[in-house]
Amino acid sequence: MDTNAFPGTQETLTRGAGTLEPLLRVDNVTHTYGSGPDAHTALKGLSFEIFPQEFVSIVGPSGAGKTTLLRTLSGLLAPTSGSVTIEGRPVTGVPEGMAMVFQDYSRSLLPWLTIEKNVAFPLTKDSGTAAERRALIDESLEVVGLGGLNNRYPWQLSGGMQQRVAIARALAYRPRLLLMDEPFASLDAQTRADLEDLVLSLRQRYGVTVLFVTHDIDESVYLADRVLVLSKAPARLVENIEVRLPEPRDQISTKEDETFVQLRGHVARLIRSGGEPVDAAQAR
Ligand SMILES: Nc1ncnc2c1ncn2[C@@H]1O[C@H](COP(=O)(O)OP(=O)(O)OP(=O)(O)O)[C@@H](O)[C@H]1O
Repeated sequence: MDTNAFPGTQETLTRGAGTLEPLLRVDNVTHTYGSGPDAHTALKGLSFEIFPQEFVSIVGPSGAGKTTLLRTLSGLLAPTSGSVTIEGRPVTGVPEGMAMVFQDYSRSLLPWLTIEKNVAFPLTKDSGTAAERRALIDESLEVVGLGGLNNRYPWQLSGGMQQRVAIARALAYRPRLLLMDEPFASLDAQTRADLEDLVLSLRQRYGVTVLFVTHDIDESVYLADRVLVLSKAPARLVENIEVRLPEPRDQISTKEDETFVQLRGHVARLIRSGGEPVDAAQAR
């Protein structure tokens, strides 16, 4: 299998000859909640880099520390040790140019605001003149397939449409880095597939860098250029897997591709082993 594996190491992952500057660098990050006998280490010595315009999935066992990791990347949680930098600058608060989309769209949208006011919410005068902001809102709603629904309220939309609004809101901000935390986990299979393809098309259109946390192994491989597999808690990096599948991806033919089938099996075994080398776990 054509993977770039670093089993059991905490080395920084680099791409190619390392000539490209990373957008995001996570360097030896550890996070421990609490102290004394109640202390719980969620992340342990994590290091990796994400390069501009990459689409990187993160998978790992339940409770591994994926949300903790996203919180440290978005400046909501200071790591106990190690550092996170974006474009070389340390992350100390929510970084400029970063947007997040969460699983729970019903809590991330404001029910008393119309769709367009929800999308406008994070925009400030720095996003342009009133006319430019208006254009950003309209274009964002258009590209997620909600053009013309500006004056509806979130509660008048299906779950999939509400998540489209959350994506439009992130896009209107024109982020350089989009963090997505299991964004499609509560949607039915068909809606999920539609939104996966929507995210791929938006990534293509806007060149945004995406870090996508998911429990779904097929989704992690289908969407990404690379999959980072985390161990069970405390989360370490188990493997960095390059996904070399034909573009554009297609929900049927990509998933029939022999490489896809092998990669999904490989990721599943890694997760089942909890981060131990797959051969050792299989031997039991
Ligand atoms: N505020 C907190 N205080 C103490 N422990 C916490 C806190 N938040 C998370 N944890 C613990 O840290 C570990 C990692 O949690 P986290 O939510 O990051 O995992 P996850 O991989 O996102 O989980 P899941 O796959 O179930 O979504 C868990 O054991 C969790 O109980």
